[in-house]
Amino acid sequence: MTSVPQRHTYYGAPSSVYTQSRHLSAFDTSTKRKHVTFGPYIVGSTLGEGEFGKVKMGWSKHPASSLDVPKQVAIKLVRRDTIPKNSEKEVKIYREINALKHLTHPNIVKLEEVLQNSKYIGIVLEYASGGEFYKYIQKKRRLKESVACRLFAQLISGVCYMHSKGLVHRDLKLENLLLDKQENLLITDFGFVNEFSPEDELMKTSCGSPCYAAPELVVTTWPYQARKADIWSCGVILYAMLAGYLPWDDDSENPDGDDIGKLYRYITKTPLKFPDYISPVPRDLLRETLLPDPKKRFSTSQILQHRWLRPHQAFLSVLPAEWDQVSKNQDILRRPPPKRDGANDSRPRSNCSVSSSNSKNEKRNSLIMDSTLYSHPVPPQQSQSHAVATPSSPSPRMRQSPIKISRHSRSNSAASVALQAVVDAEKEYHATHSNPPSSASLSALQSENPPFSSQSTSPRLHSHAPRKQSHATVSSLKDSIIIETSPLKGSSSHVLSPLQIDPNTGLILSTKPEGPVIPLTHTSHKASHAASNNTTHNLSAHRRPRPTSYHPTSYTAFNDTSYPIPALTVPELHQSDEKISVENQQSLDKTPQHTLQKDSHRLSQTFLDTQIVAGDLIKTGDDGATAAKKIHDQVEHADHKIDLMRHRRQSQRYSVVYDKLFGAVPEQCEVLTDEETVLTEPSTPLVREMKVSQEPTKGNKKRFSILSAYSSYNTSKTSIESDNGKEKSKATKKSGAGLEGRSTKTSSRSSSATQDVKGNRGDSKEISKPDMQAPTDKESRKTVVSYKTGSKPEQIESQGQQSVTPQAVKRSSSLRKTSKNSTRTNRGSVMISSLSRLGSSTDDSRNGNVEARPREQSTAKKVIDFFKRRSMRL
Ligand SMILES: Nc1ncnc2c1ncn2[C@@H]1O[C@H](COP(=O)(O)OP(=O)(O)OP(=O)(O)O)[C@@H](O)[C@H]1O
Repeated sequence: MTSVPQRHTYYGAPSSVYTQSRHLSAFDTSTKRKHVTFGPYIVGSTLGEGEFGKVKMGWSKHPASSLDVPKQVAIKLVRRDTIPKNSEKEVKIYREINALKHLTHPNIVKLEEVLQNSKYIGIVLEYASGGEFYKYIQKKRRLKESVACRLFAQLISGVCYMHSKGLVHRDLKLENLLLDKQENLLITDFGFVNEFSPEDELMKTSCGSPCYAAPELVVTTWPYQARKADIWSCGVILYAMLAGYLPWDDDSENPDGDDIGKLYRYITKTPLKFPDYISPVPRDLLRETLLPDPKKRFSTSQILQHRWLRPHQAFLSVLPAEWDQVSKNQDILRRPPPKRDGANDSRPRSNCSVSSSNSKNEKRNSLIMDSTLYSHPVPPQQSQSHAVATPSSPSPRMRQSPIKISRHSRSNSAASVALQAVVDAEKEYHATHSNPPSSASLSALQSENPPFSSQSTSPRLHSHAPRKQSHATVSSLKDSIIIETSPLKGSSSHVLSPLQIDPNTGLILSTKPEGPVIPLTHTSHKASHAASNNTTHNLSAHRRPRPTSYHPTSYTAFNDTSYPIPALTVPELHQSDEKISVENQQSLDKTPQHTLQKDSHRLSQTFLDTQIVAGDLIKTGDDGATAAKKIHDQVEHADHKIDLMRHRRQSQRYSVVYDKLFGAVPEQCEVLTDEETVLTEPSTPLVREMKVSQEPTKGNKKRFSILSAYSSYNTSKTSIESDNGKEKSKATKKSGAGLEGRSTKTSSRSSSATQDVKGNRGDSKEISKPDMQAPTDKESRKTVVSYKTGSKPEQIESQGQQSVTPQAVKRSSSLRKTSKNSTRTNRGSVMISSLSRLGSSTDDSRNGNVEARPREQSTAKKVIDFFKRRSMRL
């Protein structure tokens, strides 16, 4: 079982970013969690649908830096169970992947990486936010010549680059061209890509779409020149750009369109017609590119030299090696991956297997390979998004770099920046070297119509590549990569061989096929043909409009079975299947487990924090009710206090309240009145609560907390007691005014008040007796509590030894408390009155029998008594 190499092309954000992200709000993280993810990407809406499945929008979950916006990508998701092993479909997928990883050109869609889990293979591509090119033309009806010229130059540049790498697209058509945000062209869909040998580029497998397919592919069974077939397709595309329609269509309006044979006979016999609005110069180019005879047809180099493309000569003169070099430099300029030790590596790793050029298990011929061929580690490009208008800030490293990287019109993709870099380098090269630039090059450099809508200054490269190019072999200077493609001979199949470069000279040492090369003899022509039929069937099921989509292989009389499909690489997908099936039991919706774990750990930090807080809140939810009740009680107690105070004052002021409740009360008994009113006045909170608790229907015995009742009681009592002293002194002061007269009234009132509890004793003096002391606090409390807790009146009865009504008990307890206090008050009051009486009685007793004392003493007697006492003293 082969081990699945860990994804290495993504280096994630520094841990600080994760730390910051933890501070995201709960809302952000919760929304994050809902996202469908695939590896390090959040999967968005469907961009389109092709033969292999849906292409989804994606965003990198972790931007390279906190300043970067998430990179947008297009993820072509291919269900693995729809790819039979060794099928044509499988080969097609891996053709595309293998081809794209070798191609770095601003007009070829960039392969970011390839991920896979148990269900899907995800081909992560550069996002072309400008949409499909054919729709662009449809919208504009036809393109202006200047626009068409720019875009055709881009197309030819990309095709030239591809051919220089020994690859032919074989399915170039409007539907396989996309636009980026700045309306630059992107060649995509490399499913029919193939390698060719410069010496023998003949191919026999016809593929592509009939309307774009060169006649030689359709009408003959002879091997065809692969590159010339691509050029024909480019001619058809150019015609469509300028005319707004295809030169030869297969639609029903064309009498020969529904019959491929007839169509191509028509094509070969009929000279090309042009609408009036196409000017002569592009007509000339079209005639040369759409020549039925491939030998007479223009080659790419001839097209590049055509005068119609002169405005873009500078761009077109950039060599493939220079594109590679610029791309490489661009990668170097990118921020290096942060070093992480295994334990502290917070970078989320995907269970999606990806190729890894750094992996020990690397197999360059693996079908699932690294998305790039860079010799340097390639972190995600910084802010490569085309869709986000806001330019991202350059990384600190980039700011430090003496080489200024500026935003290219095509966002800031490596290739796009490279484009301008090379143009500038070329300028510099020509300026400093003795070799004079070609007139074409000069004129191109002076062009005011660059092929890319660049709006910024270009980066400067310091490599000056010699402008020497052989067929499919590009050489550059020492610091440049020398690229040579391995030839394909006859039926022998090769993969693109990696370059053996002398580290000292930078020269290529050898080119040899590497790794296991399996000629796809297993894909016999029959199988291929069947597959093509299947493909055709599948294509017909495409949902997006495809005016010209079908494959000529199913229509041609192509019956050579001896010609094998040139091999690309060994499909290793199924080797890794087992591993993946064990490790990656996640579907698309379920992110690969490892990523999930890491991400969930990271996200869970946020969630954890949130949950901790939320947990506290939740926790306190139940306790909070109690706490809230306590607070409520406290507030109520405070209210109670206020009420007490208020009522006390009210009672002081309006003793009539007491009178109403307890009958006529002497106005002078303000102190007693005060206390009685407070504790017996039904509107007081305590009494209210007691009243509530008395309601049997509610049965809410717990509603009134014993503690709170007690504290209420105590509070009330305390407040009463504390106020008592003041009132007492006040009463004392007041009593000073009419002491004698009040004492009787007080006694009588006290007597009447105690009658309910102690019976009709009728003796005012007994109030001040010790046995008539008010119950202790404990007793009073007990009474209240027992009543509150539902004790029957009998209990209270037993305590009080009285048969009383609840009201009486209430009053009793209140009165008892009052009695205690009022005892003092009464006592004081009584004492004052008694003293006055006692004072007189003392005087009487001092004088002996008051009754025996003569009512009037004679003056003589008085004098005698005086002298008697005086003599006694003496
Ligand atoms: N890089 C991309 N950026 C934006 N959209 C894309 C990208 N790649 C593909 N699409 C969209 O997805 C659609 C299908 O893509 P594509 O043609 O590559 O899929 P396919 O499975 O290879 O289909 P076919 O081989 O039949 O063309 C395209 O028409 C386009 O709308």
